[in-house]
Amino acid sequence: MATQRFTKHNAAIIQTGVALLKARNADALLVLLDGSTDWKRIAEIASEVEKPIIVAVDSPDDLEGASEAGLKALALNKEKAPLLERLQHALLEAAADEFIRTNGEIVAVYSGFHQGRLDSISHLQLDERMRRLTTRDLQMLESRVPLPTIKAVIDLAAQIGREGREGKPVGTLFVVGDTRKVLEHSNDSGVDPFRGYNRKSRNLLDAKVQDDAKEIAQLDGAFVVGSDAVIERSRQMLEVSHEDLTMTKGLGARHWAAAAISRKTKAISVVVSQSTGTVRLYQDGHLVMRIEPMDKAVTWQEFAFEPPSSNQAES
Ligand SMILES: Nc1ncnc2c1ncn2[C@@H]1O[C@H](COP(=O)(O)OP(=O)(O)OP(=O)(O)O)[C@@H](O)[C@H]1O
Repeated sequence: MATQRFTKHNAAIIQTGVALLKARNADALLVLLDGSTDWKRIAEIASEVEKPIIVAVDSPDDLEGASEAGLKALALNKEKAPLLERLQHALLEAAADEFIRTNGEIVAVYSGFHQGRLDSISHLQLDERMRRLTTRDLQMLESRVPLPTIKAVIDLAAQIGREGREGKPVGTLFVVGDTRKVLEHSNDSGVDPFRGYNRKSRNLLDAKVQDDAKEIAQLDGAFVVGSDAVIERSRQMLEVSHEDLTMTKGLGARHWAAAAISRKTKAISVVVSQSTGTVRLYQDGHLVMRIEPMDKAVTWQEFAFEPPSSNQAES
């Protein structure tokens, strides 16, 4: 369990965050921490404002007592991720949990320079960062698959695209939602390592299961994932006709299969290219999102700051 000492200094920074929250009449204060702290003291400092005070740490264990103190608690599961990624993820999680509006104004307090020492305050206009990501893209996808599931899969796919496995690039495919129909078009390509495991041990919201999936991603075939983020099957070869589909030149069988299954069913395909690490999302046979394999923090931001052109063609 990680802790972050509630020093006078940290208290003063949070106080300043609260003052900025008031001065700007912002919607919420986000305190990004490196571990558990004195939640009651944070609640006391913020007691003069009736706005959500969101506390985000990496592990759910470190949040014990936070909700009881009247704070909105978020577990990020992003221990080794760079600051910007954690911050961006916290904002997305806060929006997904409806602690904040996707076009709200947030004051964020965090350790920008030294771990364990709150030293930075940002005032963020969320519509600039998140409107496209949540309202247009993610909400469009959410009509098919719940936001936490699709975010977990996108995050995992982006990680696989960025890191590969043991220095080698890895490509893979997740077909999310409409499982029953998807399975009508798929066949085992080998022994499914997830077969026989209980649902909890196949749930992609769990960090350990994400690790297992990274390992299995190196093998042939696709993951078939339910709306609840549970892997129903892995190592599936999809058999769907891709007549009439249009795709960018240079994309191979995996991408065609991804687009085709998304047209044939209500599933969303999330595909990682082995050759480039790029993550592409297909819905109804069309490319709806593309994430380049640069630093993930930058990726989410670019993604939000630079919407793809309206015809969604690849460039
Ligand atoms: N129909 C399919 N269903 C599931 N997986 C598939 C299917 N077709 C190909 N794959 C997987 O994709 C892998 C790579 O195929 P290919 O190189 O043609 O894909 P690609 O779209 O060019 O992707 P990448 O950019 O990753 O190379 C195959 O080894 C296989 O594991």
